[in-house]
Amino acid sequence: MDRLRVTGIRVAPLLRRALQQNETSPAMLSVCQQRLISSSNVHQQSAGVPKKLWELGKLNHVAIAVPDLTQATAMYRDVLGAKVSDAHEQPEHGVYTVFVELGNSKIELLHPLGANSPIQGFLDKNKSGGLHHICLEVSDINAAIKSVQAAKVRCLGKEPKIGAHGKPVMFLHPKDCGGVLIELEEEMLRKIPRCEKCFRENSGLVKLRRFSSKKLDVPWNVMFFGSDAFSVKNAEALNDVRGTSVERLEIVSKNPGASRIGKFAKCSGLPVHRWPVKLEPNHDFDVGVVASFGHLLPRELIESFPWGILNVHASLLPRWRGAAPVPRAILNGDTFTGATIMRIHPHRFDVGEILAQRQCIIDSDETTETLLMKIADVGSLLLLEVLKDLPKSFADMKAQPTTGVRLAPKLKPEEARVNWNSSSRCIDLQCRAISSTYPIVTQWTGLIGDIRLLELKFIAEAEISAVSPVLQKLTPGSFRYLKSAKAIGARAMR
Ligand SMILES: C[C@@H](C(=O)O)C(=O)SCCNC(=O)CCNC(=O)[C@H](O)C(C)(C)COP(=O)(O)OP(=O)(O)OC[C@H]1O[C@@H](n2cnc3c(N)ncnc32)[C@H](O)[C@@H]1OP(=O)(O)O
Repeated sequence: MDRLRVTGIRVAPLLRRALQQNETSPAMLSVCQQRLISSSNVHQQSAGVPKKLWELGKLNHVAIAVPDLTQATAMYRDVLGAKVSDAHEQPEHGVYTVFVELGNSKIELLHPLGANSPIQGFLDKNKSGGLHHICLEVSDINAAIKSVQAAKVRCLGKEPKIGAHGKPVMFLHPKDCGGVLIELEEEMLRKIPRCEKCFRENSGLVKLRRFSSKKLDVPWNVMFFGSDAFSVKNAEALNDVRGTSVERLEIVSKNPGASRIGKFAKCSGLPVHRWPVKLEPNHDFDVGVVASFGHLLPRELIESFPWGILNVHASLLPRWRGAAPVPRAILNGDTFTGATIMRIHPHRFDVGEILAQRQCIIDSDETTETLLMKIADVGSLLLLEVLKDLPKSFADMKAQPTTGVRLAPKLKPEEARVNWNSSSRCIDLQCRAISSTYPIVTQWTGLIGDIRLLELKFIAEAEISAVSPVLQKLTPGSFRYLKSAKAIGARAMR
């Protein structure tokens, strides 16, 4: 190998001498390193492999499968004197983990959890346990996956999972890696200082910027994507912490002139961008925030923000993924829901990792409008908590559970039609959930078109005769015009 490694970067022979002789100042070194990333791209491309827009970092851990976790933990702690963690369940991976701290690296002790644990299969073949995998850090898991796949190395899984450190991981097939199972883990923190000059020269390489300029502390420059009153509550919260957690706040709106968020931006003197937004590749926003935006964001846009884009979603994900989480929760008769701060993924709605989540109660007279505002209050506070320590929030984030997924598709006008054969409870839920989106309607025999119901009053069985004797005579499931009350009287089934 005619290459020398300096802080994780491969250095071309021409520079090697200069670096060895310490001829470069620290500032120059950073320039050199950045240039080398692009020169290695050229090298990769000429070999028919896609541009390498990621870096290999250090060995994160060596994993050892053990048949007896207590005994193995005691050996490292009591015999070798190492600092060891508690045992943690990782149900997504079918393992228990214990980490043995080694200063610059770690040993991960693995023990089977559940019936289908890959560690059980390994222990069946290796009764006393043994080296299971090594974990290497990469700067961008998705870019690394593309590169290894292009080199015909099989990835064990369609998408990265969240690993033991709360970061995205991907395993590579041992048969394609010299008999060693390799785990790649996305390490968020890039160790190379940013070089403005080189970045400008390489402005097409958006991903370089993504890691080289990741700020680690407040205040953040935030780009906010929104539309309605729910969005405004969240934008207001961000605007209120300008000077502490947020430095610059700019708004993206589909219709800045007419939308609630556009008007809020104007009143608050915030810059507004019309959707679809075109950002300079070297923009200096740290993070994007989406609340009730309704447009799929392209991958390039998401990845141009060093911390990606966060979403304030109006439900406890994975329950009620989709465009209408609030009316769906009411319509379903749920007694509680909540707010989730989630990381946006390209191409798919509401599947990203959860950074924070908080519950709120659905009252018995709750409507979509009141509940939306309740969740907006909870969600905007949660958003500020996440922004207070973004690196920690990312380190703690969790993949969404695979169970408990419910979809919340957009409401359809036909869902606003009352079925008098259903129970009064269902009709009540229907009105509270849907009437702010579509008028509640019913069909009168002989009339062309629908009758729009302006207000619904529910009368208990015991009170029917006092309100209207006509109503009492109605058979369940039928309805009649009550001349004196200028209202339609209907009798539900239950
Ligand atoms: C918490 C998390 C984290 O750190 O973040 C974790 O650690 S999760 C750690 C647990 N999760 C994982 O391991 C996920 C990735 N692993 C897998 O998908 C699987 O275990 C495979 C590696 C594909 C093995 O699959 P499976 O057990 O069904 O097949 P198999 O036993 O027939 O093995 C196929 C061939 O691979 C070899 N083989 C199996 N496991 C191996 C290992 N760990 N190292 C080296 N070689 C291995 C077998 O000897 C066999 O070779 P021959 O054909 O020559 O006999």
